[in-house]
Amino acid sequence: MSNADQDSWSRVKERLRAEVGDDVYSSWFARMDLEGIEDGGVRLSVPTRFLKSWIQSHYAERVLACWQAQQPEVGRIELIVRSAVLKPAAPVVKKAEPMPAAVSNGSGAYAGINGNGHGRVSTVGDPGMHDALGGSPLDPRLTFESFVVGRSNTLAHAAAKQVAIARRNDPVMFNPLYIHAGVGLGKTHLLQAITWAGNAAGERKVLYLTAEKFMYGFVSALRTQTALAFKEALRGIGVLVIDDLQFLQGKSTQAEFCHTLNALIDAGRQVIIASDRPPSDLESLDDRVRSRLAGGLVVEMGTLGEELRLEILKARVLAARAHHPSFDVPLPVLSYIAKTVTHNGRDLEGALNRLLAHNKLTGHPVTLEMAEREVRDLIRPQEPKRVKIEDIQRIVARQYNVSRSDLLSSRRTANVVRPRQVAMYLAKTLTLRSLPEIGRRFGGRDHTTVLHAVRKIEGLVGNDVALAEEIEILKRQLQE
Ligand SMILES: Nc1ncnc2c1ncn2[C@@H]1O[C@H](COP(=O)(O)OP(=O)(O)OP(=O)(O)O)[C@@H](O)[C@H]1O
Repeated sequence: MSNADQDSWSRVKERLRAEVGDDVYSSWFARMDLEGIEDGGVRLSVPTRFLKSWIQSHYAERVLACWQAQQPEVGRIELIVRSAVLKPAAPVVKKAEPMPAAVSNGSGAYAGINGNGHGRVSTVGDPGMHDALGGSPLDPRLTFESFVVGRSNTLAHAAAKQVAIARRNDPVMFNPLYIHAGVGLGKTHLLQAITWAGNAAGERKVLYLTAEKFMYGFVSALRTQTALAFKEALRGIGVLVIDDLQFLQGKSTQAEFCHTLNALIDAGRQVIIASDRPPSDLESLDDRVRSRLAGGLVVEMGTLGEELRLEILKARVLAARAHHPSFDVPLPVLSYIAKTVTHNGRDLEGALNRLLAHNKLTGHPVTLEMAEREVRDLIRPQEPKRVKIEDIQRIVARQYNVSRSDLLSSRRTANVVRPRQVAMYLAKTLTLRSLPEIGRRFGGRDHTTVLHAVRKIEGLVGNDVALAEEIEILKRQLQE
């Protein structure tokens, strides 16, 4: 793929993000990749069938229009589910297999292009329950053994370990455990590791479901009139693990999710959830669910630092060697990838897969030059930092020497009103949040109050040089 195509793709993504807003973008498009452009057609890939059908039915026209704004000659978009090259597709296991006591070969077996090396993806739990619920397939590579711990994920890893090894009658320490992180930073890995380890211990039944599976399970159970059995079976498990909660859609599914969550937590069962955003940002969920989710332990996993990226790469090479003994990647090459492929774990995996493929197919050794060529398109320009409303409130409060709760309060003294207006103005200009959403995040204010604040500050900065400078400094601090 040419650099020009990659450039267009970056611009299409920017345009799409601006049009649909940050939240919708990260829910549906963050994992969409460009596969190629040919004969006036653009081929895009997404990781799941669910994403594909959702984008196709809701956003196909819009994606095409964004492309045409960049390249008018583009006449059609083809959406595919990403091939199993990077992550072998899970064969559907009709009958639940018993869990192996030790699920990995100790190296977090990573076989790269030739499949997962085990040829098996197991489901968990007893067949009766799985007939009703259909636990999502687990990848045998995603275990605690293959999870590399670094500064950004220490807390999440420790909490996950703690939950995984807890015994049936141990007091539940954090419930729900809610892990959030950007795309490809290891949420699924950690959740599946908990599931493998929890089930291997045999103390409690651990069920791993993607939100998509939860929705489809529920909807199809409703269709076949077995909703009651579905709910009962779900409530009968020891630990419920739900991945990608941001995809939970639909009023009745959400209501059911809320009941299930309450029933499990009240019965002392463990619930573990992962999402790409904190509970407060799950705007489609109602307040009760959000506050229940925020009531346990909420842990954020940050971006993977260079050191951690290097360790992940080293672990991956070692694991790949279990299946491809001659595969050797010199340290300078690994360091180069760790330095330049910064985006997420999935890109690191992709980079190594390419080196492995190249090495296996051509027989040429892996060199720095080859790596530079192979991973070129995985080196993405730094995305501007996503500013959070909480950060705006914290930094503005510090600057004006008031507390964050002052900003959210109904106090109307001058020393609080101005900072609050500045903070609302920054929220409007630095984030893609709507006026009502900003109002909600500032102590439940009406959107007209936010609009008034934004206009007020806009009016003032034109004449008040000191204020304009102050705001510039705040912006810089927030975007650093
Ligand atoms: N700390 C880590 N140690 C080892 N591998 C990691 C780590 N973090 C991420 N990875 C790897 O990066 C890839 C992406 O991780 P994963 O699928 O868990 O991301 P995610 O956060 O669930 O992403 P998404 O938001 O797209 O669901 C996986 O191959 C995973 O094994």
